[in-house]
Amino acid sequence: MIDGTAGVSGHRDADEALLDDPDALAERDPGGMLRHTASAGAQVRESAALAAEANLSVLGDEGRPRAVVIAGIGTAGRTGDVLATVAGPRCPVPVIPHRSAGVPGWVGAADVVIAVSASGRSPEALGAAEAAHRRGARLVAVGAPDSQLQSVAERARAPFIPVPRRAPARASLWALTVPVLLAARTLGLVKVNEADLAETAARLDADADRCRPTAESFVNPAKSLALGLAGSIPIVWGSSPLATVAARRFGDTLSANARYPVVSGALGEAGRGRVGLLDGVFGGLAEGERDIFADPDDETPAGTRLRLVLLRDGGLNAEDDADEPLAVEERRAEAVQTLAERRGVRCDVVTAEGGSALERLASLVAVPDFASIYLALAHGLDPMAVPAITEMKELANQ
Ligand SMILES: O=P(O)(O)OC[C@H]1O[C@](O)(CO)[C@@H](O)[C@@H]1O
Repeated sequence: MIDGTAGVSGHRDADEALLDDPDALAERDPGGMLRHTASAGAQVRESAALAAEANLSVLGDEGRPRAVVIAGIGTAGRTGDVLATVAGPRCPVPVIPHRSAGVPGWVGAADVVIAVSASGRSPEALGAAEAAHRRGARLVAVGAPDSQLQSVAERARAPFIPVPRRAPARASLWALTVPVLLAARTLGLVKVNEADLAETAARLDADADRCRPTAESFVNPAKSLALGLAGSIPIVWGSSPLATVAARRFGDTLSANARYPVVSGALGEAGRGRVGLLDGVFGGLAEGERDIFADPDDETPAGTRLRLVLLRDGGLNAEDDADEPLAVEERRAEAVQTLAERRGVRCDVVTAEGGSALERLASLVAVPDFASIYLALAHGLDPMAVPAITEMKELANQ
């Protein structure tokens, strides 16, 4: 065990055996990140019920807005990306995630602002809620009950959907996302129905069961994904806009929970630039024996290697509301797998399943969420405590 700075301790090499010892896992996870992550399905159901109790219908009274801005940072900000992808490219109004304080200069009375903050006190969400009120935009707020955000919403006479605070924001993605989707449904921007929510919750439950701590590595997809990533630099690419949201989410959780550096994003974009990574010293050149130019005395290449995680979303059907034809996305996904194989870069593939955009997204988020926690635990890291975030806030006086 290495005692690092700021009270964080862990070990350089992943302890494979630890992942198959449920008591040791529980001991190393005192805050219960595994348990909180397993509540994803329950979060969907609870948030749907809480949103039904909020007076969202007033939102729809003034008809379709000119644009919708989803304001928040971190996981709260990710909910805006989820809404944008579930609404899809045929959404009649722009859906704009906004991650800095305040709102874009053009926001006015014709627009809707959805301010999201798990704590109910992020300056980004509070600033946006206040600015929306000042400018006469319709406002909806989502976050911790009895928080500053709730007060701003009450002052603005805006609907507020309380999300009970039981876990860090990053373990509350689904609790925060569902109210945002349901607010957008009231505005006529998404078609998420009760069956979609129920099926998404059921899928999250089923994935939590497959990824449970007592399921051993050889049958547990999250443990095997974590062990595959151990010691590597993960590259996470999504084959479609929806899969890219999941890829970015995996970047968030791998960084915050497992403290791994990650490259994540859209495969389409990566294919025109970042895919070059596969040829570098952490990629193809790390395969010393395969590369005649490699310096045999240089130990670096044999150490850290890239590991590609490809999140594939085959879409519901070829006529799907996609930005690009499904066939193009599929060909690109096949191409990057071939490229990785040619260079000896190992690749894991997670393929979306489910009958709605929301369920497909859930199927790409659930296993990676658990994998990020198992990877932290395999290194002896507490996946919940991230002192660097607090220190950063103190240093920046936020
Ligand atoms: O949504 P919140 O709780 O206001 O926080 C925003 C972000 O800030 C953090 O709490 C870190 O301070 C993240 O975990 C979170 O996603």
